[in-house]
Amino acid sequence: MHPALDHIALVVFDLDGTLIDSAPDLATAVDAVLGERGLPPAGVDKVRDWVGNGTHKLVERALTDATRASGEPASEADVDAAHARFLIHYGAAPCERTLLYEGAGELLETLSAAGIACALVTNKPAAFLPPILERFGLGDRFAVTVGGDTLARKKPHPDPLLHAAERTGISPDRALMIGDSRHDVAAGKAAGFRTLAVTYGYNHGEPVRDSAPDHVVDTLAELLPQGETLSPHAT
Ligand SMILES: O=C(O)COP(=O)(O)O
Ligand SMILES: [Mg+2]
Repeated sequence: MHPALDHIALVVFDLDGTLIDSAPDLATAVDAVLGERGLPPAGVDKVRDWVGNGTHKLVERALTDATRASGEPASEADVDAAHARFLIHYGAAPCERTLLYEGAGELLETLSAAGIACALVTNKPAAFLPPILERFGLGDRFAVTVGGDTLARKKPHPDPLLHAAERTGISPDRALMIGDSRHDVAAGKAAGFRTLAVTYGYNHGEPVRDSAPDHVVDTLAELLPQGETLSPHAT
């Protein structure tokens, strides 16, 4: 099996940019909000670089970018109001064009068959998780799910990862964080987890290798056993 999984009893997954390519639906909702304000659409390429610090930050980045030309920066109240509209638009259509990445479903299935606990720690608001996970048949795959608004602090703070470790009763030194952004790597390191970064996701336009994760893969399929099965985890 892949060395990143040696002695690992808990794998914590990031969601956006790691398990699902959600940028198209996020962009649709962002562009709807901008359109309501008479601002030009941002488009999926910009939105991809703005994901990772939660939806409030995503909307703030979109408004800042769209109003830059006018020289009038968006106020905090403006961002709050725009975010409230974003939640309505995104909530109405969270998985129209969102896709599960290659190897994601198979990896989750393989890990659970091997007795390795899986958790989900995302900065996306928790309310969006059930419909998205159901859509991809992943509703039962995670022992713990933590959204960006579940706890007081979100990634890159280690709290949500430590919460997952505590809830599953697994020590951080037997836990692996898999994510696409520097926030996942930073949170993983701060929590005392091993870290693995995927190169295909969203990382503000920077190579995620720059964050020095312990392992890097180009696809989750690389973590699947090649011609062998993962041995069931022994406690
Ligand atoms: O920023 C977000 O809304 C979600 O991002 P994450 O799933 O990559 O943590
Ligand atoms: Mg991510």
